[in-house]
Amino acid sequence: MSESAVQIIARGPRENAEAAAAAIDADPTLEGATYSILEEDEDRNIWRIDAFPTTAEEVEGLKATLADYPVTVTVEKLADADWLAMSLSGLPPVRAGRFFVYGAHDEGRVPPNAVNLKIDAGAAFGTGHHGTTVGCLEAFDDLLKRERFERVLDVGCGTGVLAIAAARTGSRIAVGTDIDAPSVRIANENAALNQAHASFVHASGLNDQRVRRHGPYDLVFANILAPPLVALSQDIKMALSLGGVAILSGLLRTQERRVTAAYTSRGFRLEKRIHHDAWSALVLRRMG
Ligand SMILES: C[S@@+](CC[C@H](N)C(=O)[O-])C[C@H]1O[C@@H](n2cnc3c(N)ncnc32)[C@H](O)[C@@H]1O
Repeated sequence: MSESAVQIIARGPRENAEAAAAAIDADPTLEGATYSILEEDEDRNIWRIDAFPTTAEEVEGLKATLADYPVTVTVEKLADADWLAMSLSGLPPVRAGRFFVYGAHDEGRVPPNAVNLKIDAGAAFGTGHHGTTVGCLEAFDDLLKRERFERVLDVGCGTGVLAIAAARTGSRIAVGTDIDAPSVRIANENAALNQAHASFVHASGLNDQRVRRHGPYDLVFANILAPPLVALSQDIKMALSLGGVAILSGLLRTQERRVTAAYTSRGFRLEKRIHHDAWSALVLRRMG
């Protein structure tokens, strides 16, 4: 994730928020900008837009568009610095269900009865040590006891660990995407390192042609922050086949209700929650 990633929040009465959202939709220069709109406080009629620009032009474009409407706009930096700090090499290997995630320094210690994933993190997130990654791998391991997933998409791939885990357990298509170009390069290197048939593309959101052409997917991983998980709920739904599964993480336990509501209101059923420390991973199935 880029160090300068920001979230733009606009609050106001429903009619103002909806008019501002319509203006974002109508602006061709903001076509790729991801945002969500939801009711924050029913009693006070406060609606809220959360926008997640991925370029400086989108930041300026969103600010300029929102300034034309009677809404209160704030810009917050997305907390990603801690995540990158987790990507240190030299960490011990991690076991999550059938998966064993290890670095180059543990080459000689891989167990014979696991799906071994050798992950070099470099500047990308995803050594397998973070509670969110472990939660996703455990959720996937559990699903694999009963189901097969032919087509898998990994939104916010980081090192590529999740899509590589899918490719190594029989998924025919394993595609990953990240807004961070160095992560995509590292993920492709890790795919080669693991002889995994997984490919990764640098893209913002799920509307990229290279992502869409392999869909609909049977399983979508998205280990990103809670606000983009909410903002991407419709795109993730459309990327999934009926009956397909979303494994979502990157959210705190305290954010579970908000993320779950965004998906259940779109026809998903919550099947499982996995907790590690303060972090949560959700398994949601598209029912409608
Ligand atoms: C917590 S890391 C997850 C990495 C890996 N999937 C894992 O589970 O270990 C989140 C990744 O999502 C990327 N990201 C954040 N928001 C995104 C978005 N809207 N679209 C695509 N990637 C995003 C970040 O650049 C970062 O690499």
